[in-house]
Amino acid sequence: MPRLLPITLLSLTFAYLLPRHYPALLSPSPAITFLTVFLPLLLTSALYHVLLYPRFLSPLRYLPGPKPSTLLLGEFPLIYRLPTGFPHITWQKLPNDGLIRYLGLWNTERLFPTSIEMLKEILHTQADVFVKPNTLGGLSTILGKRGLFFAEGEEQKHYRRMLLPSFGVTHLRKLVPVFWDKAMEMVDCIIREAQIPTEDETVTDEEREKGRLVDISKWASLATLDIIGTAGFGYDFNALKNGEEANELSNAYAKLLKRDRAAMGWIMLMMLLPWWLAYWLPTESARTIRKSQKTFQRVSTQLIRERREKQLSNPQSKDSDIKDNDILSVMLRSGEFDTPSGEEIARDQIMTFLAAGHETTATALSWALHALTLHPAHQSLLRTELYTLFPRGPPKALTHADLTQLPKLRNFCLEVLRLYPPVPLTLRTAKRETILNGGVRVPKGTMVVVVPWALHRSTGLWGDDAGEFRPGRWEGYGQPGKECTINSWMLQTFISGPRSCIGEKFSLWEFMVLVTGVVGRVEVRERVEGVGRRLEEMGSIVEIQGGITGKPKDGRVWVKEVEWGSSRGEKEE
Ligand code: HEM
Repeated sequence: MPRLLPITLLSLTFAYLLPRHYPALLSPSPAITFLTVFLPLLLTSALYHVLLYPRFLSPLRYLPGPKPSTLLLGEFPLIYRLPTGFPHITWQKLPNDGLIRYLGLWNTERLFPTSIEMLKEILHTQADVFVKPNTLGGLSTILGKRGLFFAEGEEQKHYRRMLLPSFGVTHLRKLVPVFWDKAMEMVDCIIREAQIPTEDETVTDEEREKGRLVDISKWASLATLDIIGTAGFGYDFNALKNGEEANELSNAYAKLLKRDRAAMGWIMLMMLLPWWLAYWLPTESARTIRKSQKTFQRVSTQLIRERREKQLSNPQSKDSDIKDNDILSVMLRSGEFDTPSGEEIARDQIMTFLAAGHETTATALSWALHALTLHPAHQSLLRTELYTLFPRGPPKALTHADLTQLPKLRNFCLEVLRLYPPVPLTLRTAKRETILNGGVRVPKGTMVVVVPWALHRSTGLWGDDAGEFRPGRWEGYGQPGKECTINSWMLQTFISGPRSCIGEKFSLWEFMVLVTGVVGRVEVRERVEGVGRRLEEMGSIVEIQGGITGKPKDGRVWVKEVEWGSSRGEKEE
């Protein structure tokens, strides 16, 4: 991309100086002088960066990759047309040594690591070189600019150390019953919506047998918002109770995640302009972002102040066992956020956890339902396993020890997270020039694209059945003394290395509990057919709603309540 800022500054300087020193040479109008200098400079710079450099000069031009399909836009049209991560599934099949190079918008170079060795180098050994790029800046409006997600270097390490008590196994074990309470509340809501009005004569027998169409994605989103509120900040947003419309947080997130034409157009603009310029545009999408950001900031600040007031009004009171080490307590206890500017950082941290910790797990649950509808035999297996452990009905409180007694559930959830990673792709940029793969010179500023969606479908990494849904592959995984061919670097759902997801265990257990609640009490069947363009040839039979997370566009599935203890079919596919 041409460097707009230096070109503009240079042109402005010329526009100011030239007419003074050479009045006869150039137009006395500063605007015309500016354009006379600016346009040729812009054109030359564009020619160099868009055409000359990537094709004839870049040290990366010898790496394997797709043949450029456009002159100026690289592979961008394909990337824009297909769901996130899909083009990479094809590209990774090209013979390569762990690195694929392709061109993005305006022929900017992208490196796509395809081997475990290369992932280790980028995400671990050289994690301090490959940092989060500025292009992610737009996300900071939702995720909190000064939160853990955007922190770098020592600051990021410091925050992570500080927050460890909230994400340690001892504390997380105590959260499993909290997850369970919310899972039960969520399933109550789903069942209420799924109850067929028996008097309704318009319901056909076939439909009666199927149950009722329910948008479970919506309930999943509300449940995970309530969970992060209760488990992370000791505050129940009551999103499930009040519904999406009435809850200001879930309402703001829902509006943000909407992908209509206007929103997509605005996202295009975000790619073409600096994000802060797009942020201030007088468009509906930009206004929604600004309004939602204000809501997130206000609610987060309110959480901090309410907890502080409670502590001040009764300093002797001992918090509950869970609140004692929740995210908010751990932060406030550190004393680092006591100043007004400190409060703003604490607010950003809360925004980070609200956003990073809620839609991601809800997306995982949406995919789990998709898998359950596609593989009814697995659904029966999970139900049988659960009913065998709890023959007399759903337990009052589900514990972590119970979860360890449900290996089929764990394998199913891991397989969902493998085949349908909620974050399909993430980015890094080289902070300085470096060497990869023992000899590839990577210039400063090169963008690296880590694509779990494609990597998890790589036959080179996962074997010939990479594209198949087979929970059995996880048998023995992470269990000492048992054999399993999968190693932790193969699963990039949470990204490996020092910038991995701090909430990995939190979300895995939360996800397992939510799936348990669903399969124990309802049967889900085929999702809505014929919604938009199918992507069968790319290994998907649903249309995917893109964005930071990628999930089935239509969250509705047929739902029918089942009697606890009844089970059908037990054969694994
Ligand atoms: C299935 C659910 C989840 C998935 C798939 C997921 C995925 C990810 C991924 C891929 C990253 C790395 C992003 C990058 O480096 O570009 C990440 C980072 C992060 N996640 Fe998650 N996440 C999930 C749930 C959660 C939960 C429940 C929480 C909090 C309670 C959380 C908090 C965070 C934070 C704070 C970071 C930034 C960590 C750092 O940079 O040090 N995530 N997550």
